[in-house]
Amino acid sequence: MASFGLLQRTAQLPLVEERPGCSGRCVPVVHRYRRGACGGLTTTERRRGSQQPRQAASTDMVRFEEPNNTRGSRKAAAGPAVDKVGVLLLNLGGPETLSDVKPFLYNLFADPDIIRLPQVVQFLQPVLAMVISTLRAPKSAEGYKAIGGGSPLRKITDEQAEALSVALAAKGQAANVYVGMRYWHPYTEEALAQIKRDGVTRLVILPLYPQFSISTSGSSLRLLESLFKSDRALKQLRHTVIPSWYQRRGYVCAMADLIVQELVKFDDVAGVEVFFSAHGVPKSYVEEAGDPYKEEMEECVRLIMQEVRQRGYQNSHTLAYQSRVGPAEWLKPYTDDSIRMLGRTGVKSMLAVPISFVSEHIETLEEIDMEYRELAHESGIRHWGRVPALNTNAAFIEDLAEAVLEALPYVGCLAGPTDSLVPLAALHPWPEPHLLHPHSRSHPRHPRLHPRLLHHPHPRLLHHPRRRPGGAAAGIRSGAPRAALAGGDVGVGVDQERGDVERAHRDAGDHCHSGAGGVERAVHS
Ligand SMILES: C=CC1=C(C)c2cc3[nH]c(cc4nc(cc5[nH]c(cc1n2)c(C)c5CCC(=O)O)C(CCC(=O)O)=C4C)c(C)c3C=C
Ligand SMILES: [Fe+2]
Repeated sequence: MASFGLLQRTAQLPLVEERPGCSGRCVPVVHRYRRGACGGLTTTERRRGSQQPRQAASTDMVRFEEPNNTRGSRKAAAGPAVDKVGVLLLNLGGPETLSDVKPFLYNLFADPDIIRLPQVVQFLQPVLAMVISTLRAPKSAEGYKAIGGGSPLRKITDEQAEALSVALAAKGQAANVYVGMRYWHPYTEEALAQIKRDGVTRLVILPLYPQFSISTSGSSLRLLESLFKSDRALKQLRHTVIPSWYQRRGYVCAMADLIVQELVKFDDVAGVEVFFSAHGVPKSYVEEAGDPYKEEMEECVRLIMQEVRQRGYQNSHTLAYQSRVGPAEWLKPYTDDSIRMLGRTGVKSMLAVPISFVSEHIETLEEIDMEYRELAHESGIRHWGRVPALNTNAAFIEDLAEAVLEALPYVGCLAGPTDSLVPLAALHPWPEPHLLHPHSRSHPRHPRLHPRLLHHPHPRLLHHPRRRPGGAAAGIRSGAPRAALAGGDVGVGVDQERGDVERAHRDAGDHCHSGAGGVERAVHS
C-alpha cells in the first residue's frame, strides 16, 4: 500500500486520469475575478430575490411539512458565464421553531441511513418514522425549548457560508456558497435548484462534518447522488467532493487554539481532564457497515491533542460518545458513563470539547452545557468548562477556503467508470419501497447504488482490508479508489485518504497556520 503526499503535490504526478471531455480541464487553473465585480445584485438583494416558495425539485426524500420561503446561498457576484464556481455546504439542518420539531424528526427517522432496517422490512420505514418522531417529539421539543425555541444551526451555517465566500474572494476566487440541509430548510434540493438557476459550472461539495459517517455526510451524498442522476442539467455539472477533513492542519490547529484558550481559564490547569464528546452512532455502523467514523474520530482527537501538547499542555484526555438514540448499542464509552467514571477516579476539573460538529447546536447547548454539566457536578467534578464550537472562527474558515481552492483544480477531472457520488459499497442499496407520507406531494423513489459500487469498498476501508465485509482486499489496485468513487465527474476528495497523516502534518510544517496541508491522497499498490 503506497501513500502519496499532499493533494497539491499529487497535481504534479500522473494521478489524473485523462478522460474524454476532461482534456484541457485537468490543468489546475484558478480563474480569478473580483467579488462584486460583475453581476449587479448585492448579496442581500439576491438573497431577498430568491426567497421563493420551495420548488418542486426532484427528490427522493419525503417531506412532512409545508413549503417554506427559505433558502441559503451566500453569493459572490456572477463571474464570467464560462466559469462560475459554487461551493455547496452540506449540513444536517434543525427545527427553527417548536412546531418544526416533529416534522424535522420525521424527515430524520425516514432516512434509511439513520435507521438501517433489514431490507425485507424497509417498506415499514415511513410508519416507523412516524411512530418514533411522534414519541420523541416532546422530549426533543423540551431540549429545543431550553435553548431558545429552535436550532441555531441554520443561522450559523448561513454565517459560515457568508464567511467562506468572503475568505475565498480575499484569496482571489469568486464563488457562490450554498447551504443544503438534509432534514430541514434550506433543503439540499432547494440549494441545487438555486445552483442551476445561477448557472454554476464548477461545484465543490463540502460536508460540514469533519469526520465522515454514513449517517451524516454519507446520507447527504447519497441524496445528492440520486438528485444528480435524475436531473439532466446536474448530470452535466462538474463537481468534486471533500468527504472529510478532520486531519486538515488548519482545522486541527483551530481546535487546539480553542482548547488552550479554555484550559488556561482553570485554576489548576494541569489537572484538567480534556473531555472530547463526539456524537455517537450505532456500533453496527462501524463494525458491520464499515463506517470510518470511529477511526477518523480517534485520529482527529489524537492530532488535536498532539497539537495541544506541542503548546506545552500535557493534560490527560478522554474521548466518549453522546446523544444515543434507541435501544441498540452505540459507540462506547458513552459520555454519561465516562463522566461518572472520571468523577469516581477523582477528576475535579473537566473541559468538554464537542468534536463531531463545527456549529453550536442542541447537543452542545443543551446536552453538554446543561445535562452533562449537571451530571459532572453530581459526580464530584467541581470545575467545568466547555470549548465553543468553531462557528465562524477565522482560522477555521480560512482553512475551509484553502480546502476549496485545493479541490477546485480537480473538479471534473478524476472521473472513473462509475456514476456514483460516494462509494458506499459496504451498505445495502437503498430500499425500493416508496417512503410515502400521506402529506407528500411527490412519489419519492430511493435509488439503488450503481451495481459496480457493490464491488468497491469505501475508500478509507481500502487501507483496512481486515474491516471490509468479507475481509477481501484482492483486486484493489492503484486507481481503484477513484474508480470506486468518482461520480460522473466526481473525483477529488472522495478518495482523499487519511494515510500517513502525521507525515502530512510534518510536511506541512510544525506550526499551525502554515498554510494548506493535511489533505492527503492515497492510492494502493
Ligand atoms: C457528526 C454528527 C452527527 C452524527 C454522527 C449523527 C448521527 C445520528 N443522529 C441521530 C439522531 C438525532 N440527531 C439529532 C440531532 C442532531 N444530530 C446532529 C449530528 C449528528 N448526528 C446534530 C448536529 C443535531 C442537532 C441539530 C440541531 O437541531 O441543532 C436528533 C434531534 C435532536 C434530538 O432529539 O436529540 C436526533 C433524534 C441518529 C439516530 C444518528 C445515527 C444513526
Ligand atoms: Fe444526530
